[in-house]
Amino acid sequence: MAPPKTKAATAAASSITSAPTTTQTLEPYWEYRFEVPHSSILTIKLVSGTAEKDGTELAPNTPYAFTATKSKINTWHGCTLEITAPSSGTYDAYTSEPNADETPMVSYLNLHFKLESLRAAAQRTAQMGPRVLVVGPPNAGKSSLVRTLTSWATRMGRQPLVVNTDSREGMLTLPGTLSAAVFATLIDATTDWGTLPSSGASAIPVKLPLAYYYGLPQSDDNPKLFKRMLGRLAIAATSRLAEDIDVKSAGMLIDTGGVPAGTRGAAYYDFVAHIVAEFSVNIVVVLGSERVGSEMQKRFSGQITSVGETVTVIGLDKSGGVMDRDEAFMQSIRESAIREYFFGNARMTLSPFTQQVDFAAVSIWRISEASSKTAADGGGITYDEGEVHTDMLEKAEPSMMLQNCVLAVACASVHDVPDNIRDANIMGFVYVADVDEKRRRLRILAPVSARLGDRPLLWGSWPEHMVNLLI
Ligand SMILES: Nc1ncnc2c1ncn2[C@@H]1O[C@H](COP(=O)(O)OP(=O)(O)OP(=O)(O)O)[C@@H](O)[C@H]1O
Repeated sequence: MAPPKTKAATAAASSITSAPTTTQTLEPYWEYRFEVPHSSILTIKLVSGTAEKDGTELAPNTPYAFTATKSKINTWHGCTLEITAPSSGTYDAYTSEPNADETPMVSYLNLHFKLESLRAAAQRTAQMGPRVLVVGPPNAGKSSLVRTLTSWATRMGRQPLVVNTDSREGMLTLPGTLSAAVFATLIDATTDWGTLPSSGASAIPVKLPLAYYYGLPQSDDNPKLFKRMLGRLAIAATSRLAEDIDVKSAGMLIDTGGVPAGTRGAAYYDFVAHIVAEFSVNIVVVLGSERVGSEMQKRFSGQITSVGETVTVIGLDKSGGVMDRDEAFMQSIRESAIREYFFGNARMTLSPFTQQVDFAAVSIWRISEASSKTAADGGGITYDEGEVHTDMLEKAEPSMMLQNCVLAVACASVHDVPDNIRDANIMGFVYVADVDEKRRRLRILAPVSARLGDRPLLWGSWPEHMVNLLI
């Protein structure tokens, strides 16, 4: 692939305050890249031609409102967009103007067609379709690629199972979780993955994820628990494939967190190997890094999966448009996800159900970081799995520490043994709005008007405390 033209790389960026409606014409393969902060809403309308956002086609003459996002609209055949700037607040936008040889989108489309032919063959023989794992450095466009491949697959009438193994970001649920969902209908273009199931009715069918709560941001914060949760998710995903022939032939698309810098990389490769084995991955896509690509080749190329196929490793270029999202931006995204979970969004306001619960009536289980992570030879990190140093779950007494925390509600009973509570998927989340230590009571917010009953609550540190949810 030829390097991108300077024109594309240096396309002008604009920071506009309260600008009026403008039109933007895109030639084939061009992208309109934009960045909208939390406080602004940018509206984009397709007035002619065809355009996509992460594989989802934009409907003509329909306003799409974007907030708290960094993304792009691309076109294969050219289009005209009508852009309405925020009435208050700012946004940044520019056009990237590559030709067909210069955009990685063409290689992503080729990958899609390769997957399609594998799915068609799997359908004919009632076998499993491709299980694709996407890896690469942070901010390489991994989630965007998984989303795009998902949208393209659903547009062909496929029903892929999409798996998120990056607990820093939630897929159709809050961060802190590992989740899987079948995508059979289009993804709401104004969101990353679609409306959260708690947000009620939506014009686009809501996807229901199966989620496990890990409760920590990094996979190596508690490696034993992380692997355990991956294993649970893999069992659930594999049985979902087994019970539905359409999902089985469409296969899986698996997103991962980025390869961490420095010595934590070794542990990351260990987790990738675990995912490859547990989900019987047969295609590893490496995005935007020759170094990671060569590591993956070394480890997986030619390896035989549990169902007898050979693992293929494919390297793809990263898009020059992928944007860094700093910690402040990511935190604002997490906050809006929590807010949406309990209070809905601009299209649907929700009023969460509040309940007062005695300390004695709740069963809270704390997820902690592993206490020992030891540096190993060669600068890597190993975890001595033989030792009992990672209590995966510990019973916790309610205290002020719970104030403003989000807790996951386990799909288990307080009478279950701790192992079953740890292994359970989650039903949803509650928020601890208040802790009254004197009267030994908690004020708890839930998205639905249901009592907690005998459900155990899982208490992690991710997503982090959110102090201003009720303000
Ligand atoms: N071509 C593009 N133009 C503009 N923005 C883009 C483009 N591709 C991706 N982005 C945006 O860049 C950001 C980072 O992309 P993405 O989330 O796909 O990366 P990632 O590799 O999954 O990141 P992480 O390592 O944090 O999981 C996202 O906000 C995404 O929408």
